[in-house]
Amino acid sequence: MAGGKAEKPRRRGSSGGGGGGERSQPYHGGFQGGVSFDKSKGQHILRNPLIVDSIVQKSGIKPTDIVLEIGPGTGNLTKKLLEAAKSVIAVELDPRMVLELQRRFQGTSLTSRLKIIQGDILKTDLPYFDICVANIPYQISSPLTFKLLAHRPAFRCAVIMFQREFAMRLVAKPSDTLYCRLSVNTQFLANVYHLLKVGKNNFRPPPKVDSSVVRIEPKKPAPTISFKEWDGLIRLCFSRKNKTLGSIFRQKNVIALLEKNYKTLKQVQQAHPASTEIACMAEDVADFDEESNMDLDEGEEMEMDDIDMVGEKQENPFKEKVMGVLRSGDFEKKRASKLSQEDFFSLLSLFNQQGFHFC
Ligand SMILES: C[S@@+](CC[C@H](N)C(=O)[O-])C[C@H]1O[C@@H](n2cnc3c(N)ncnc32)[C@H](O)[C@@H]1O
Repeated sequence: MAGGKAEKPRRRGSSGGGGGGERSQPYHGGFQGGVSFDKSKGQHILRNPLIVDSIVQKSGIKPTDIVLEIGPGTGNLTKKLLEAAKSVIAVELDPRMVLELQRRFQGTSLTSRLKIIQGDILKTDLPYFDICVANIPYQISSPLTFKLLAHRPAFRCAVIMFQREFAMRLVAKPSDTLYCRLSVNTQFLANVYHLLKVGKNNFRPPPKVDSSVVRIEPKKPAPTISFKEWDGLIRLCFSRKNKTLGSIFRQKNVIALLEKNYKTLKQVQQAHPASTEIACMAEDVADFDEESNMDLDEGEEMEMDDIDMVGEKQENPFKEKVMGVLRSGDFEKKRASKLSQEDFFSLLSLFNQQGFHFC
């Protein structure tokens, strides 16, 4: 994992960070160029020009590239992107920032290569772009990452500033403390690299947390496994992070869910003998919800109740089949926090071969 530490700013409000760029504008508290910053919109303006330069340089922008910038704010990064790329499409939520941006580039040679879209990036149909470069509001990190990864045609790379912990979760490897469902799902769809640590004092106003710049390169070709099917398995495996897979898959509600999906598939296959899988669309990547935990009730952790009405043991054939799948791959005693992408591929394939599906 790379991770050079960005240099500290030489002085507060040095050009490119504090000023509007073309015009020298002093910093006042939470203002720049007369625009007050709205923390609820994640408006933490990058004020260190060395970091702006470093982000642009690490993006590897070609003069023929169309760049998507999310949340251009007052345009410090936008200016450098315009100088490096063929054109920049900037999507900004705050109309005041849009005005500031228009004002900043008006009458300059860069203006013809800048297209500004006012709106919420999460609700905007993404245009074609080669590279995405952005210092984003951190509250949209997860839905934005998966919206980008669902976009077609796939872009070359995205270089994005995230909250440090989110960034470390994106790049975490098996056995790392922060390794989680987000790590596995992102690395299923993309190669992810940590590029740069950025301290909170490089922003105005400073956020409460440190940040990191990450490079995301969508895998080409994209995986052929349905993302919804993959994520169904992964969220189940991480639903009880410190439990073994045997313990997770023995739960009554998990067996019930797998049994329901199994029977649905059988019915579909009987009605349409040519179909071998439940239809799961790749576009479901965009629906990724980091917090959701399948259809499991958080409170319910009971294991399968094997006692029947008269008090005798009664084996559920589905439970035995599910446990058989885990044992066949030596997964029963393993924990999700230690499994690699290859392990999860192999686990999913073993389940699917036995007719078990996760969406
Ligand atoms: C962290 S600031 C970055 C500003 C500028 N790019 C910089 O680096 O200094 C985030 C910007 O994203 C904008 N923003 C917030 N939510 C947004 C959304 N859902 N869609 C598009 N832009 C958004 C904010 O108004 C703000 O200008």
